Amino acid sequence: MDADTPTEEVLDELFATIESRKAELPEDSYTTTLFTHEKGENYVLEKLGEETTETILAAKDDDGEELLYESADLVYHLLVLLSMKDASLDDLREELKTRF
Ligand SMILES: N=c1c2ncn([C@@H]3O[C@H](COP(=O)(O)OP(=O)(O)OP(=O)(O)O)[C@@H](O)[C@H]3O)c2ncn1[C@@H]1O[C@H](COP(=O)(O)O)[C@@H](O)[C@H]1O
Repeated sequence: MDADTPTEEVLDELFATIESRKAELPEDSYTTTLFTHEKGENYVLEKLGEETTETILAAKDDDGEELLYESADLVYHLLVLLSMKDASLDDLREELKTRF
């Protein structure tokens, strides 16, 4: 990931980074800790639950900035879950497109 990435490519870049962490499992990576946690996929499911709650609380009490921060945490953990289940960002796009 790089700060010069065009905004419209950020989700693709993030997902590619997550896939690379899954393949290489570098030691200093938070994403690696999600892929290798002793609780297995339950850990990322717990994190998704926490981030969902934090997003809801932010939506209830805040000026908007906190909502965006927590939403980003939520989306990141959702993308990790999709990768863990061997689904891709394109699969998600396809599913959304079927609803147009
Ligand atoms: N987008 C994210 C991202 N969003 C959230 N997180 C981590 O998710 C964790 C969230 O945990 P918690 O909610 O418990 O939060 P916390 O640690 O208490 O802190 P807060 O979020 O409450 O401030 C934090 O450790 C965040 O750093 C992320 N970690 C990584 N990424 C992306 O993934 C890429 C690869 O990261 P590494 O795998 O660490 O190299 C990075 O370059 C980023 O682009």
